[in-house]
Amino acid sequence: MTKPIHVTSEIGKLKTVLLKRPDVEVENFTPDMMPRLLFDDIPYLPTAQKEHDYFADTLRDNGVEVLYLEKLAAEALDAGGDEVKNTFLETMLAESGYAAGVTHDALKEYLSTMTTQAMVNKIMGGIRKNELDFVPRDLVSAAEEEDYEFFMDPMPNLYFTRDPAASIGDGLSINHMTFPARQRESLFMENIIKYHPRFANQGLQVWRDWNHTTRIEGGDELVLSDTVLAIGVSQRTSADAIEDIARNLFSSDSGYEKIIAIRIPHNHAMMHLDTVFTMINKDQFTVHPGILGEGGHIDTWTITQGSDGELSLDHRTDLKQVLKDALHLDDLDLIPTGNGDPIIAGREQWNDGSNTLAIAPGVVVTYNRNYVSNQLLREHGLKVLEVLSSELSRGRGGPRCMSMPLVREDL
Ligand SMILES: NC(=O)NCCC[C@H](N)C(=O)O
Repeated sequence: MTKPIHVTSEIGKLKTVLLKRPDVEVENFTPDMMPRLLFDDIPYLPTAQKEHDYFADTLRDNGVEVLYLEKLAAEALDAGGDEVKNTFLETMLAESGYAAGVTHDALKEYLSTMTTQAMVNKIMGGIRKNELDFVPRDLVSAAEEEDYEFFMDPMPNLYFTRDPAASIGDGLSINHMTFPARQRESLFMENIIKYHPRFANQGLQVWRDWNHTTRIEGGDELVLSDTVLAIGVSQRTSADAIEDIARNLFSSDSGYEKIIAIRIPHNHAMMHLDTVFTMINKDQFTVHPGILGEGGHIDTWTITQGSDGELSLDHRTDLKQVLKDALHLDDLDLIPTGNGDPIIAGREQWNDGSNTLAIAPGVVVTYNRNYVSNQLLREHGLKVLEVLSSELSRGRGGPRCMSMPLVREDL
């Protein structure tokens, strides 16, 4: 029987996906908070929701079951019972800077009076100071900026469900993310996997859990086949986290034998591998030309299990050949974002032109605004399903970022 998580490729027919419908969290902040919250603008919520519903409908119309993070999280906590809900709340408060003290107590009391769904939504949306009839006089609060509006920051990046966890084979990694703005997001997934009736006690493997100091994010984790992964060495994923997950995968029955670590520029526009490189068919990939050096070269390390019990690393720079070797392909089509024009490529990559979501081999969901790249994909034989993108793209993520595949058909 198929497990509730089963993903052995980037392109197998998508059966079940996890999304988060954007809600108040994407507008509950001011421009000066944007850099810290990793947003470049403040989306107009009604339009962002319409666009997201269009995305979800596009997936449903193509036979995909759509699950929502916010709903699963509340159901998981209810299924877990009072103790689980209490532990979740304590962890969430501690991770928000309130392990104990009067503010902790006031926030806990405030959240505890709510239904589980309302509590989850409130934590996601952020808690402003003026919501509570309480003025903290403790030392912790005295150390804070006095006119800062929030007790708990909103989590506007939640609609990028790709990043806090990543499905790999019959399991997942629950990711310790890089920036504080996103670190609490993984707690929802951790509780869903442990306590939601759909996932609990189903023999799912956690290849790497949240409890780490080294960093990894799902946008960097690409499942190229049932034996090969690609992982970005990026602004968000560190080499030691890649080596850690490699050891866990290679020493278990995961089926994974090879990880291609690909070093990409460490900047906000290209924060994850999937912002510059995605797999869209058995032998086709999108790639942002800006990451390739002279002659199409880039640093890659193919990681395998060495005979001495240590990892073996093979450094090469010909990405195309590395992929052909790992996937046993005679040829391979690397399709350049923006058709190679440096201005168009830069503009469309910024709006996630390389960030395609494959829902079957050769069938991809993309943002409509990247019309040059979309046309090129069609010319290369792909079926392109365009979705709306005026507001969603302000968070710097596209269709792959906005989706966490839970089940795909094997190829
Ligand atoms: N996989 C992805 O590339 N996700 C996009 C995440 C965008 C979000 N604003 C972030 O900076 O983390």
